[in-house]
Amino acid sequence: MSCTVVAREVCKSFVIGRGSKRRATDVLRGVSLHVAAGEMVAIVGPSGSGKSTLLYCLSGLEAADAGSVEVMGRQVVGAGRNDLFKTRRDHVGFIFQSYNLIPSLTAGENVSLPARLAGRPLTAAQVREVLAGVGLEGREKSRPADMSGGEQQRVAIARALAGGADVVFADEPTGALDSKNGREALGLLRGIADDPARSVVMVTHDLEAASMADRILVLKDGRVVRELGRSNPTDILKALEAAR
Ligand SMILES: Nc1ncnc2c1ncn2[C@@H]1O[C@H](COP(=O)(O)OP(=O)(O)OP(=O)(O)O)[C@@H](O)[C@H]1O
Repeated sequence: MSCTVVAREVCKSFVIGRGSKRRATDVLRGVSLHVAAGEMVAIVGPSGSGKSTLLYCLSGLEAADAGSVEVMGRQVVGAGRNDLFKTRRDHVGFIFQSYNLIPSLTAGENVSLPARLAGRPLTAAQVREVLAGVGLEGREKSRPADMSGGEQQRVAIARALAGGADVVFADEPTGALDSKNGREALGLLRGIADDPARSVVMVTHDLEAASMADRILVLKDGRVVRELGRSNPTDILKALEAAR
């Protein structure tokens, strides 16, 4: 099996509080996981269990304290800034709950930015095509402020698609969307993982979203406590309740 992400014993703690109340809190306590090419993996778990922190550590947006994370065979933990930048630029897409579009750029410019940074500039026709693919035909000149939340999320997904990332990490991709837009965004993410060379790793509280994944990892207190194959929302809820 070819893996896009392999993590071993990933640990992360944060220092919280001030003065005499300053203390370290362990958020990830030895997480090991792998993601196969062509796979969509959902990470679920109670609030505060470390899901977003895990996603950030896997994608190199946050530095893990210990353990190892390989993305497309490149080590992320302890990598120098340059190597990390290249790994992220060449292999990783990230979809944030709050979209993180650049407000001064048009939708088309937002979509083409990662590819341009990676030295694989897109033609205007390619930008048009990828935006049309997420239902935003003819919107390349629109600015984020003139678009609805659902439209902005679709631009963010188009950006991840156009960047050609091998692994797309998505943090609560449906969190800010109504159910119709949420379903559409999930369909687009599912489409990425249906490419046998690419994968999606998604953190979600949305049971319908998790039920679209090939595998579901349940995180509790910074550890993976359960792993499910394709499951319906009821079974995922049962696994979550057992983890509480
Ligand atoms: N930068 C930070 N500094 C200090 N503590 C942090 C930081 N980031 C996260 N934490 C703490 O780590 C713990 C896990 O947070 P994280 O956001 O990873 O959890 P989560 O499972 O994604 O939660 P939620 O489902 O509520 O989004 C929380 O207690 C949070 O307060």
